[in-house]
Amino acid sequence: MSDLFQNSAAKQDSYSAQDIEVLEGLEPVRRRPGMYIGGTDDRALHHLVAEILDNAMDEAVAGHASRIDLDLSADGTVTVRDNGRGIPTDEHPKYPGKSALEVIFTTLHSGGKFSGKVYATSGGLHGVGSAVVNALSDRLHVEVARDRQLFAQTFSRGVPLGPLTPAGAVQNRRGTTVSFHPDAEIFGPDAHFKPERLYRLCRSKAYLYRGVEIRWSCDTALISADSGVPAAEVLHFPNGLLDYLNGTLKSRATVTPLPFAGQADFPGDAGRVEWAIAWPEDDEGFSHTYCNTIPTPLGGTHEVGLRGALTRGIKSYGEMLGNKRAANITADDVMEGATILLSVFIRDPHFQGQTKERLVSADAQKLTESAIKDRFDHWLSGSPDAAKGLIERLIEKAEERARKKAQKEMARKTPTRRLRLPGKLADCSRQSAEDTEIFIVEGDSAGGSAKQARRRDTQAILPLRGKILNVASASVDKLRGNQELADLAQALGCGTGKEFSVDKLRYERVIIMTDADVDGAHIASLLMTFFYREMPGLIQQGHLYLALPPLYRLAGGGNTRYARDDAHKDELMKTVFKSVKGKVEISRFKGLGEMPPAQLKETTMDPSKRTLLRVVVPDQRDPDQKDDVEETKALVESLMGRKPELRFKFITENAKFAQDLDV
Ligand SMILES: Nc1ncnc2c1ncn2[C@@H]1O[C@H](COP(=O)(O)OP(=O)(O)OP(=O)(O)O)[C@@H](O)[C@H]1O
Repeated sequence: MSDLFQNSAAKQDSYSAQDIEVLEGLEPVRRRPGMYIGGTDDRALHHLVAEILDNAMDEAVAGHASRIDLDLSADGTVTVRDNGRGIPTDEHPKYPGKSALEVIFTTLHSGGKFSGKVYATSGGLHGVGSAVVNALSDRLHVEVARDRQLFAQTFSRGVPLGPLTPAGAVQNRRGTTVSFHPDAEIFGPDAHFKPERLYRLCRSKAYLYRGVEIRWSCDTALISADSGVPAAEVLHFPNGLLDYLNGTLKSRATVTPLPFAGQADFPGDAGRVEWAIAWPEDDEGFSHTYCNTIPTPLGGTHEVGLRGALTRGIKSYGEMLGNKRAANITADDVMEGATILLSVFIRDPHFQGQTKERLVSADAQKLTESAIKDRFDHWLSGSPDAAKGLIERLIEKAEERARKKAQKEMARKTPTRRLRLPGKLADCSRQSAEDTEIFIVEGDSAGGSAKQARRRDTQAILPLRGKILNVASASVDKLRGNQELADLAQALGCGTGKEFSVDKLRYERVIIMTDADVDGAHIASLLMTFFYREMPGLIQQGHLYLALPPLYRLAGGGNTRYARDDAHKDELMKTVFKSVKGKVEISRFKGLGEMPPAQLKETTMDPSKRTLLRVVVPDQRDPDQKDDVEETKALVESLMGRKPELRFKFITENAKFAQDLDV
């Protein structure tokens, strides 16, 4: 050990290199299962089955397997068997002496789905599923039938109990069988697979891929009489999602006599999409979307594509009919209340997060939208009566929405008129609070630019003059006595302290817009403190926002971009402006007041282009967030107490704090 290392180890005797652990093999999975399966609760437990079943499904979707058996036995062991190619059993070139199968079950990030060569549109991506299930099972047994030979290997808690061994000859059989029993050390002694959940999982997979037959079986001792789960069933749906939709809708009446359902290939070999959509009379809709048979409960780009296709389709059909009222239909009118099943198969999908709950692949939107739009146009013109019924229904919904909005506006008009407002407020013209915003800006010159850059009907500007910076070093008491802040409270109209009432808030969004520098961050943090103290409900109910003005303008090679901070500027230089030949002009804005109104509008104020950050605080009422509530209080006290140096440190360190807040 060099002197340097000895010294630093001695200085930090209570915390040194020996405290830093490096977890090997599958240990991280057992130590932090949440990172891999989202927790250790019931949902996570059932996710284990999905991981193994998805591997069999990937074989089926790739065209190599036609049948999958899933069995739940009395002792809680799940067995998944497919008739696919079988996991490779030969020696892995990078791990001499180990079979590929053993590598797959004992090494994270090993798999055949990274390159897209052996699987085109797979649900598996990360190469971790099998190893994770293995690590979290007290017993896992794999059998592979390949080349007329059976191979088997058993593991416990991720550790092989012996090597992969030949287990005899087999005729007319191939594929993979994985049996596993989850580890009670991880999931607790009472964790059990629920037959209902597993049966539902099998059903939905069978609906999603019509080329597969899934044979479900379960020990009868585990099935409760009223669950409706059969002990055995062959699940095969030749009409795919349409069977699923009909099975769910049963005898509910729908606006169009038949659902809008179909499937289409994407251009080239980009994949394909399948959908089944109906509009039930009772308006009780749902939306289930999938990518490569993986459920995406948070939707994503494929769902956005579908929204676009349906909305544009219905509107242009309305236009063709000369029905002017159809122009008022929005995507929400089309989608809410509809029963929607959408499944895409694409290459190299990108999901948000480990649990793959939202699809973020950008190309999925365009592909889905254009494939479905075409078919929807045909469907509408091919069944004019159904199309007319649907348009009428959606117009009704749109008009109902407009009526409700008008009523809400009427209700707001009266109280707002009576208010006395501070003189320097440039108010917006809309009488109701709905979709309006007030920008709190620092100083008259920024106020002037903001007034020129705003939309008069919905955006109000309140410049806070001079004094606010002096107040910065004062206590919260002084903040309260400050005229500028009194004006602010008056402009908002919702009262402070105990008088606070969110119903009286005159704007939907309160936006703090200060310069993108340390002073600006300082003022923003003071204002946030003021709101946190005096109008906590404003923050809790999500009305307080920070604007994100840029600090730099970059122009060159016909491109203009704005950067929020130095890091963002450097990133743009390395990406957007990387190949620009001549000089890239970089100008730094001294403050919002210096920015031409058109640029202020484009970068910071225009609702269609800007980014706003919503200010969030932990919820006092939620017992789980109690610690966070206390921490926030303590932080505010220490920052707003009489220790300006502490505050300055916090602000400098957190000048980028906005990025950490919820958008
Ligand atoms: N039933 C099976 N049939 C054939 N090959 C399989 C089967 N199960 C697993 N494999 C192979 O093992 C590899 C690793 O599987 P694993 O479940 O660990 O990850 P993955 O499916 O690639 O990705 P993810 O972690 O996202 O599920 C797969 O990529 C595939 O090559």
